[in-house]
Amino acid sequence: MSNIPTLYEWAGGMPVFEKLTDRFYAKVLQDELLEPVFRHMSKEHQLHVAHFIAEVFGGPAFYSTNEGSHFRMIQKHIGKHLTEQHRKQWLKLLVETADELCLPDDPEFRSAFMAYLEWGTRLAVINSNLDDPTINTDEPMPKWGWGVPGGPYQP
Ligand code: HEM
Repeated sequence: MSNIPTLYEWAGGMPVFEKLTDRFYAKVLQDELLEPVFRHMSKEHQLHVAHFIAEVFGGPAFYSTNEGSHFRMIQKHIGKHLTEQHRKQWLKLLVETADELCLPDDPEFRSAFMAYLEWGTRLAVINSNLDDPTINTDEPMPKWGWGVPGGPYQP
């Protein structure tokens, strides 16, 4: 493939990420385990997470230029004392939502999508349990690519 799309483009662009987090956090608030964790989230939370993930996958820099930074995102998890059970449930509901919204399901896209989510959710749990976090305030936004497959599925 001469012009390899970004993961953001392949997923369908910003409306897809915004729909994904919109529906996902609606589920989260109905979930017995996760509702207490997110009960006090800000009104902008779901939009910020959509923008954050979109940027990681090669989309526009809405989060890092207007809404936060990687440092700020890490900060938001500190002190939340997340557990592996929280993480597993968060991931399960997000993937369920991705399926419901028919995000691309080619092996290449889903392997990159899951790789980032595994990495990001595990870091969120670690950071949420640090008593005295020393975070680099200039921590760059992660940039996720296609990994070993190198691009989307080609029949
Ligand atoms: C790839 C994984 C994750 C990403 C990209 C992510 C992203 C974010 C972002 C961008 C914010 C800040 C939102 C804002 O600026 O308003 C945030 C806050 C937060 N995240 Fe995550 N997160 C991830 C995983 C998790 C997990 C697994 C949990 C818990 C199960 C979690 C719980 C929270 C909570 C409680 C907040 C603070 C909400 C508030 O009170 O406003 N996050 N996350």
